[in-house]
Amino acid sequence: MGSLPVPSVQALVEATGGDDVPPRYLRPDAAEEAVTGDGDGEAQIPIIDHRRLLLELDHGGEESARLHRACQDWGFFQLVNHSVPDDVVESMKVNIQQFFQLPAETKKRFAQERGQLEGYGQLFVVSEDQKLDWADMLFLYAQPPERRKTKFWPDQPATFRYSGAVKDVSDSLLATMAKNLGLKRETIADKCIRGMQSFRMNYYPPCAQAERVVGLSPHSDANLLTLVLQVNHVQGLQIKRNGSWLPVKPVPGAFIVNIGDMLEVFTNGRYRSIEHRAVVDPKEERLSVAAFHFPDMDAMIGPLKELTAQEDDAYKTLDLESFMKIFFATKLEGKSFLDRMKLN
Ligand SMILES: O=C(O)CCC(=O)C(=O)O
Ligand SMILES: [Fe+2]
Repeated sequence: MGSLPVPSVQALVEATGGDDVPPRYLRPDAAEEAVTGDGDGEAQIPIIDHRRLLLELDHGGEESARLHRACQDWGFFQLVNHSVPDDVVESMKVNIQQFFQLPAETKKRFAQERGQLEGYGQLFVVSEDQKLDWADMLFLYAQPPERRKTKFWPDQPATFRYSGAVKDVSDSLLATMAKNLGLKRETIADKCIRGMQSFRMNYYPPCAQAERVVGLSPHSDANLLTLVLQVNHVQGLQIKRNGSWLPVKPVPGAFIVNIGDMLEVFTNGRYRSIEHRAVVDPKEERLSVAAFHFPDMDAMIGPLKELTAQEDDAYKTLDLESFMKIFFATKLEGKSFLDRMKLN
């Protein structure tokens, strides 16, 4: 595993003012793809109320039904009134902003080591001639706690509180989703008791030629469920919907939640992961924190047998480690990774 080392885009922008874009970052094809409006006035991803979901957890209800439709029809939604305390979210935001403000030399102390995913750098760079994303990132394992390599953590206590509180949200969403699929509440959550959680902290510097670069290549997430925190006011996330890119307009204080490939596999395709990407702003930096939730390290990733009593498995069954190895060894390219997990 691991990624080829690449220069820091933040350092590049600081050194050159960001007017010159090296050819490896130019993505003429991306500029030609259709975008649906600017997020204003267009159909937006559904908004789900976490407090209502928690009240309905035992018996189901209107909000749970709305969640089910959001998972089937969109694969993306915003979660408002969630249970992570404001001060925990705010300290996480401050933490990560401070990290990227550190001098380049200091950040290098957190750099990824050869063959490893964790640390400051980039992911999914597998060849020297591959196009590069206009971003830097910090990748960390946060759960289970013994997986944390604290030398990569810029400031620990705030992030640790955030980690646990966000995992609780993910577990509760998975519990409602299981019920919505006609399963026992614990069916999915039981596979996530020592579930893995990783963080990808994204830093997208501004780019004078923003239209010609991509902040994060089109991809679907490999995990079960992702909760993304928008750290500042700059918009940039877009999802693929009806063949074009729909900009997501974040609701202040909400998490943007999306279905990952492993949940598509577990549900034998009832819920699908959705392709998304991040674009960059011409003038302002943008930051986001994605929290990825996985099953336990020893879980098998395949269609849940409770759901396939009367239908064929549409995906292969693989252990988590093999699944991840394949995922991280390929460049990000839409849903091409999951296509290779399909049977027939
Ligand atoms: O920056 C964003 O809003 C999206 C981040 C994302 O998709 C990811 O880290 O997988
Ligand atoms: Fe993503």
